Amino acid sequence: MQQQSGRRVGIMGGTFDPIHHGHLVAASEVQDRFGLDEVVFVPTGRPWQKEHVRVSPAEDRYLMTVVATASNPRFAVSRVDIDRPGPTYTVDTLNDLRESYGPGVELYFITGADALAAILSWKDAERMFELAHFVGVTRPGYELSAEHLPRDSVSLVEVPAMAISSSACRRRVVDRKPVWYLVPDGVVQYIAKRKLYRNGPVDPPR
Ligand SMILES: Nc1ncnc2c1ncn2[C@@H]1O[C@H](COP(=O)(O)OP(=O)(O)OP(=O)(O)O)[C@@H](O)[C@H]1O
Ligand SMILES: O=C(O)c1ccc[n+]([C@@H]2O[C@H](COP(=O)([O-])O)[C@@H](O)[C@H]2O)c1
Repeated sequence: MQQQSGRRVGIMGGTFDPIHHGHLVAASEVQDRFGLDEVVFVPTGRPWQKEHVRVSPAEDRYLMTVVATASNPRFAVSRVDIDRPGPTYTVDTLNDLRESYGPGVELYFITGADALAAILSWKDAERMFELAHFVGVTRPGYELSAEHLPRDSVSLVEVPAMAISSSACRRRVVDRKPVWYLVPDGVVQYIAKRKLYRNGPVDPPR
Protein backbone atom coordinates (compact mmCIF):
# COMPACT_ATOMS: atom_id res chain seq x y z
CA MET A 1 0.00 0.00 0.00
CA GLN A 2 1.44 3.40 -0.98
CA GLN A 3 1.75 6.35 1.42
CA GLN A 4 -1.35 8.45 0.92
CA SER A 5 -2.21 11.44 3.13
CA GLY A 6 -5.58 13.13 3.40
CA ARG A 7 -7.49 10.05 2.35
CA ARG A 8 -10.68 8.82 3.96
CA VAL A 9 -10.42 5.07 4.26
CA GLY A 10 -13.09 2.68 5.55
CA ILE A 11 -12.10 -0.58 7.22
CA MET A 12 -14.46 -3.54 7.18
CA GLY A 13 -13.01 -6.11 9.57
CA GLY A 14 -14.47 -9.58 9.80
CA THR A 15 -13.86 -13.27 9.92
CA PHE A 16 -15.63 -13.54 6.53
CA ASP A 17 -16.20 -17.30 6.81
CA PRO A 18 -17.67 -16.79 4.24
CA ILE A 19 -18.05 -13.15 3.16
CA HIS A 20 -21.71 -12.45 2.26
CA HIS A 21 -23.90 -9.70 0.85
CA GLY A 22 -24.60 -8.28 4.33
CA HIS A 23 -20.90 -7.32 4.59
CA LEU A 24 -20.78 -5.91 1.06
CA VAL A 25 -23.94 -3.81 1.36
CA ALA A 26 -22.80 -2.37 4.72
CA ALA A 27 -19.41 -1.38 3.27
CA SER A 28 -20.94 0.11 0.13
CA GLU A 29 -23.47 2.15 2.09
CA VAL A 30 -20.86 3.58 4.50
CA GLN A 31 -18.50 4.34 1.57
CA ASP A 32 -21.26 6.38 -0.04
CA ARG A 33 -22.49 8.07 3.16
CA PHE A 34 -19.02 9.26 4.26
CA GLY A 35 -17.58 9.85 0.77
CA LEU A 36 -14.77 7.37 1.49
CA ASP A 37 -11.98 7.02 -1.07
CA GLU A 38 -11.93 3.29 -0.47
CA VAL A 39 -13.03 0.54 1.88
CA VAL A 40 -10.42 -2.03 2.86
CA PHE A 41 -11.74 -5.44 3.88
CA VAL A 42 -9.52 -6.99 6.55
CA PRO A 43 -10.06 -10.71 7.22
CA THR A 44 -9.12 -11.69 10.78
CA GLY A 45 -6.11 -13.88 11.49
CA ARG A 46 -7.13 -15.48 14.80
CA PRO A 47 -10.46 -14.05 15.97
CA TRP A 48 -9.95 -14.52 19.72
CA GLN A 49 -13.63 -14.04 20.61
CA LYS A 50 -14.56 -16.87 18.22
CA GLU A 51 -12.20 -19.46 19.67
CA HIS A 52 -15.14 -21.78 20.42
CA VAL A 53 -16.04 -21.81 16.70
CA ARG A 54 -14.24 -23.75 13.97
CA VAL A 55 -12.80 -21.15 11.60
CA SER A 56 -11.69 -21.95 8.03
CA PRO A 57 -8.04 -21.40 7.02
CA ALA A 58 -7.13 -17.72 6.74
CA GLU A 59 -6.00 -18.16 3.14
CA ASP A 60 -9.46 -19.43 2.09
CA ARG A 61 -11.22 -16.55 3.87
CA TYR A 62 -8.78 -14.08 2.32
CA LEU A 63 -9.30 -15.45 -1.20
CA MET A 64 -13.11 -15.44 -0.86
CA THR A 65 -12.85 -11.79 0.22
CA VAL A 66 -10.72 -10.96 -2.81
CA VAL A 67 -13.18 -12.73 -5.14
CA ALA A 68 -16.18 -10.97 -3.57
CA THR A 69 -14.72 -7.45 -3.76
CA ALA A 70 -12.84 -7.62 -7.08
CA SER A 71 -15.53 -5.93 -9.17
CA ASN A 72 -15.77 -2.77 -7.03
CA PRO A 73 -12.98 -0.25 -7.77
CA ARG A 74 -13.45 1.31 -4.30
CA PHE A 75 -12.99 -2.00 -2.46
CA ALA A 76 -9.61 -3.49 -1.51
CA VAL A 77 -8.43 -6.33 0.74
CA SER A 78 -5.60 -6.24 3.26
CA ARG A 79 -3.57 -9.13 4.69
CA VAL A 80 -2.41 -7.21 7.79
CA ASP A 81 -4.44 -9.30 10.23
CA ILE A 82 -3.81 -12.69 8.65
CA ASP A 83 -0.07 -12.03 8.36
CA ARG A 84 0.33 -10.85 11.99
CA PRO A 85 0.95 -13.78 14.35
CA GLY A 86 -1.18 -14.21 17.48
CA PRO A 87 -4.75 -13.20 18.26
CA THR A 88 -6.27 -10.46 16.11
CA TYR A 89 -6.85 -7.15 17.87
CA THR A 90 -8.36 -4.17 16.06
CA VAL A 91 -5.99 -1.78 17.84
CA ASP A 92 -3.14 -3.53 15.95
CA THR A 93 -5.08 -3.40 12.66
CA LEU A 94 -5.55 0.34 13.05
CA ASN A 95 -1.89 0.95 13.94
CA ASP A 96 -0.69 -1.13 10.97
CA LEU A 97 -3.01 0.58 8.48
CA ARG A 98 -2.15 4.06 9.84
CA GLU A 99 1.50 3.26 9.27
CA SER A 100 0.99 2.03 5.71
CA TYR A 101 -1.23 4.96 4.64
CA GLY A 102 0.94 7.57 6.35
CA PRO A 103 0.03 10.72 8.24
CA GLY A 104 -3.23 12.50 7.55
CA VAL A 105 -5.28 9.44 6.68
CA GLU A 106 -8.73 9.33 8.30
CA LEU A 107 -9.83 5.82 9.23
CA TYR A 108 -13.48 4.74 9.57
CA PHE A 109 -13.93 1.30 11.14
CA ILE A 110 -17.25 -0.30 10.17
CA THR A 111 -19.04 -2.67 12.56
CA GLY A 112 -22.45 -4.30 12.61
CA ALA A 113 -24.79 -3.63 15.54
CA ASP A 114 -23.78 -6.92 17.22
CA ALA A 115 -20.07 -6.14 17.07
CA LEU A 116 -20.61 -2.55 18.24
CA ALA A 117 -22.51 -3.80 21.30
CA ALA A 118 -19.44 -5.83 22.34
CA ILE A 119 -16.80 -3.27 21.47
CA LEU A 120 -15.89 -2.31 25.04
CA SER A 121 -14.66 -5.90 25.52
CA TRP A 122 -12.09 -5.43 22.76
CA LYS A 123 -8.40 -4.94 23.61
CA ASP A 124 -7.38 -1.31 24.32
CA ALA A 125 -10.83 -0.03 23.35
CA GLU A 126 -10.05 3.53 24.48
CA ARG A 127 -6.98 3.69 22.26
CA MET A 128 -9.00 2.34 19.30
CA PHE A 129 -11.35 5.31 19.53
CA GLU A 130 -8.34 7.64 19.17
CA LEU A 131 -7.09 5.85 16.07
CA ALA A 132 -10.34 5.69 14.05
CA HIS A 133 -13.90 6.86 13.84
CA PHE A 134 -16.30 3.94 14.38
CA VAL A 135 -19.39 3.48 12.21
CA GLY A 136 -22.04 1.15 13.60
CA VAL A 137 -24.50 -0.16 11.03
CA THR A 138 -27.94 -1.69 11.47
CA ARG A 139 -28.27 -5.47 11.30
CA PRO A 140 -31.55 -7.42 11.45
CA GLY A 141 -32.04 -8.99 14.89
CA TYR A 142 -29.77 -6.58 16.78
CA GLU A 143 -30.34 -3.22 18.40
CA LEU A 144 -28.02 -0.48 17.22
CA SER A 145 -26.93 1.75 20.08
CA ALA A 146 -23.88 3.85 20.94
CA GLU A 147 -24.83 4.26 24.60
CA HIS A 148 -21.71 4.07 26.82
CA LEU A 149 -19.47 4.79 23.80
CA PRO A 150 -17.59 8.06 23.24
CA ARG A 151 -20.04 10.29 21.38
CA ASP A 152 -17.49 11.99 19.08
CA SER A 153 -15.92 8.71 18.00
CA VAL A 154 -19.01 6.77 16.90
CA SER A 155 -21.65 7.31 14.20
CA LEU A 156 -24.70 5.14 13.58
CA VAL A 157 -25.87 4.44 10.04
CA GLU A 158 -28.95 2.66 8.76
CA VAL A 159 -28.14 0.27 5.90
CA PRO A 160 -30.48 -1.87 3.78
CA ALA A 161 -31.52 -4.84 5.92
CA MET A 162 -29.79 -8.07 4.91
CA ALA A 163 -30.81 -10.95 7.17
CA ILE A 164 -27.70 -12.97 6.32
CA SER A 165 -24.96 -14.35 8.56
CA SER A 166 -21.86 -16.39 7.80
CA SER A 167 -22.98 -19.04 10.29
CA ALA A 168 -26.34 -19.44 8.49
CA CYS A 169 -24.48 -19.77 5.17
CA ARG A 170 -22.22 -22.48 6.64
CA ARG A 171 -25.26 -24.31 8.05
CA ARG A 172 -26.94 -24.21 4.62
CA VAL A 173 -23.89 -25.84 3.02
CA VAL A 174 -23.94 -28.61 5.66
CA ASP A 175 -27.65 -29.11 4.93
CA ARG A 176 -26.94 -29.16 1.15
CA LYS A 177 -29.08 -26.05 0.63
CA PRO A 178 -28.05 -23.34 -1.86
CA VAL A 179 -26.16 -20.22 -0.85
CA TRP A 180 -26.68 -18.57 -4.26
CA TYR A 181 -27.58 -14.87 -3.87
CA LEU A 182 -26.63 -14.85 -0.18
CA VAL A 183 -22.94 -14.70 -1.17
CA PRO A 184 -21.42 -13.49 -4.47
CA ASP A 185 -21.41 -16.06 -7.31
CA GLY A 186 -17.62 -16.46 -7.21
CA VAL A 187 -17.82 -17.28 -3.49
CA VAL A 188 -20.46 -19.99 -4.14
CA GLN A 189 -18.03 -21.51 -6.63
CA TYR A 190 -15.03 -21.14 -4.31
CA ILE A 191 -16.90 -22.90 -1.47
CA ALA A 192 -17.75 -25.80 -3.81
CA LYS A 193 -14.26 -26.01 -5.30
CA ARG A 194 -12.55 -26.11 -1.88
CA LYS A 195 -15.36 -28.24 -0.34
CA LEU A 196 -15.68 -25.78 2.54
CA TYR A 197 -18.23 -26.28 5.34
CA ARG A 198 -19.66 -29.54 3.92
CA ASN A 199 -18.73 -31.72 6.83
CA GLY A 200 -19.60 -29.52 9.81
CA PRO A 201 -19.71 -29.53 12.74
CA VAL A 202 -21.02 -26.01 12.75
CA ASP A 203 -22.18 -23.80 15.55
CA PRO A 204 -25.86 -22.80 15.60
CA PRO A 205 -26.74 -20.26 12.88
CA ARG A 206 -27.87 -16.76 13.88
N1 LIG B 1 -26.08 -8.93 7.63
C1 LIG B 1 -25.28 -7.99 8.15
N2 LIG B 1 -25.66 -6.70 8.21
C2 LIG B 1 -24.83 -5.77 8.77
N3 LIG B 1 -23.61 -6.03 9.31
C3 LIG B 1 -23.18 -7.29 9.28
C4 LIG B 1 -23.99 -8.34 8.70
N4 LIG B 1 -23.31 -9.52 8.81
C5 LIG B 1 -22.15 -9.23 9.43
N5 LIG B 1 -22.06 -7.90 9.72
C6 LIG B 1 -20.94 -7.22 10.38
O1 LIG B 1 -19.77 -7.52 9.63
C7 LIG B 1 -18.63 -7.67 10.50
C8 LIG B 1 -17.94 -9.01 10.27
O2 LIG B 1 -18.87 -10.03 10.55
P1 LIG B 1 -18.50 -11.58 10.53
O3 LIG B 1 -17.44 -11.85 9.52
O4 LIG B 1 -18.28 -12.05 11.91
O5 LIG B 1 -19.87 -12.19 9.91
P2 LIG B 1 -21.11 -12.84 10.67
O6 LIG B 1 -22.17 -13.04 9.64
O7 LIG B 1 -21.46 -12.04 11.88
O8 LIG B 1 -20.48 -14.25 11.09
P3 LIG B 1 -21.00 -15.41 12.06
O9 LIG B 1 -22.42 -15.70 11.74
O10 LIG B 1 -20.06 -16.55 11.77
O11 LIG B 1 -20.80 -14.88 13.47
C9 LIG B 1 -19.18 -7.49 11.94
O12 LIG B 1 -19.00 -6.14 12.31
C10 LIG B 1 -20.66 -7.79 11.76
O13 LIG B 1 -21.45 -7.15 12.74
O1 LIG C 1 -9.73 -6.00 19.13
C1 LIG C 1 -10.42 -6.89 19.67
O2 LIG C 1 -10.19 -7.28 20.83
C2 LIG C 1 -11.54 -7.52 18.86
C3 LIG C 1 -12.42 -8.45 19.42
C4 LIG C 1 -13.43 -8.99 18.63
C5 LIG C 1 -13.56 -8.61 17.29
N1 LIG C 1 -12.69 -7.68 16.78
C6 LIG C 1 -12.80 -7.29 15.36
O3 LIG C 1 -14.13 -7.10 14.96
C7 LIG C 1 -14.27 -7.43 13.59
C8 LIG C 1 -15.41 -8.42 13.45
O4 LIG C 1 -15.03 -9.61 14.12
P1 LIG C 1 -15.84 -10.97 14.06
O5 LIG C 1 -15.15 -11.84 15.09
O6 LIG C 1 -17.26 -10.59 14.44
O7 LIG C 1 -15.74 -11.49 12.69
C9 LIG C 1 -12.92 -7.99 13.15
O8 LIG C 1 -12.20 -6.99 12.49
C10 LIG C 1 -12.27 -8.38 14.46
O9 LIG C 1 -10.85 -8.35 14.44
C11 LIG C 1 -11.71 -7.14 17.54
